[in-house]
Amino acid sequence: MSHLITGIGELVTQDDDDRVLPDAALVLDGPTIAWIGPASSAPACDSATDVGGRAVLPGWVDSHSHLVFDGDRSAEFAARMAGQAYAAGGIAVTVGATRTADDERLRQLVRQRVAVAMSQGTTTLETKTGYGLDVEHELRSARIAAGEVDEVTFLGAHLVPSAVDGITADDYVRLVCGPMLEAVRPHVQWADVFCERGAFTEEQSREVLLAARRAGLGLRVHGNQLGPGPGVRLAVELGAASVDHVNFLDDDDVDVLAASWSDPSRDGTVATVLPACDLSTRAPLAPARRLLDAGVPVALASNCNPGTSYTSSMAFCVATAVLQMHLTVAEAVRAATWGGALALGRHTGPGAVGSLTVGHRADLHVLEAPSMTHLAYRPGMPLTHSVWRAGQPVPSPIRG
Ligand SMILES: N=CN[C@@H](CCC(=O)O)C(=O)O
Ligand SMILES: [Zn+2]
Repeated sequence: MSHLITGIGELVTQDDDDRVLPDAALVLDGPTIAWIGPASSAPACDSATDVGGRAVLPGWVDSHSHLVFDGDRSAEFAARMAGQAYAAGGIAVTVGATRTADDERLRQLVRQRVAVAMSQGTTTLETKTGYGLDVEHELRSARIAAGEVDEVTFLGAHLVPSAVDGITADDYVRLVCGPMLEAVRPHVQWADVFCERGAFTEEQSREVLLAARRAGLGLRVHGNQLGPGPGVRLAVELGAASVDHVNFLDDDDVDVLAASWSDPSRDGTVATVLPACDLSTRAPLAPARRLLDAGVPVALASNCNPGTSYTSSMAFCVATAVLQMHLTVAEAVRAATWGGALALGRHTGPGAVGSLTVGHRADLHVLEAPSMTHLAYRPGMPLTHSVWRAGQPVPSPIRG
């Protein structure tokens, strides 16, 4: 069944030439984009939608979230706003609440969070385990996540649960690299490690990532969030697809990231910035402008989680990236679509996401505005008109 989309105010393709097309039309064939061109030469189709002069973008690709959790940390947030610093130890509070939830409750919580994200234009979602921290609960988180999102990341190495389980760091790293990794392996595509003071050292992080690589998983790293550190260099050394947070970078970190893209035959390491988290933890904003200027591909993600960033609004992230990180609107939208797809290795090939290209998945975000500029010009406004995922309209709006 072919479906024609007309009346497009601005078609933001994010294709190889980064085209923004006036007077364009789009044909969907089932779940796939079949044709893009001038509205005046659009082919006849089985059905049609006129979007009334609104802008059409690729759906957001949110490449970093932690949706498998229960519990509330608003008191920790309030304490932070009163001057307390964020520390990794807060993760243990969510671990306690998450372990207590039964499977059905946890699944419903994740499903509702995914629905809320989709109703705001997110059509591809990565989410992480990391609030289970023992074999039973990490496996449960991975299994539930795999039923609800596109990409699942094993983050057993989120925190040593010494306060919860009394386990030593060495014993915990052995558990993560052995039985835990083996248990979650069928449900996940990626492994991640929180390489930071208060979480995992460089050596522990390397051990976890090497074990994950041996198990055939792609690699991601939480790095340089709370201070300068080895996260970025480790991520590049081990060929991670992305290093996320990147608030505290020295010149060497930026050079190493840029150099990882110097061989055109293979992808390097994407820098994923998380502006909602930076605001919610009152951290220095990640230097997205500097990274782009140095030639490093940047992804923009929500980092939706109960501790540091309780939002799945990619529009909020885009507006913040423009207003406070000094990206242009086009750069921020690219980072939140194509950049996220690149960070997940889903930017190219049949069924690719993050750009409107023939053969890619038909994931559309129709704005309640004639151009993408409105995303930063009218921050915080409800600018999602409608969403299509794999050629199907997404029910909306859903509030959460
Ligand atoms: N930094 C590590 N993990 C999460 C926060 C987890 C939490 O505090 O619950 C993050 O990406 O910010
Ligand atoms: Zn995170």
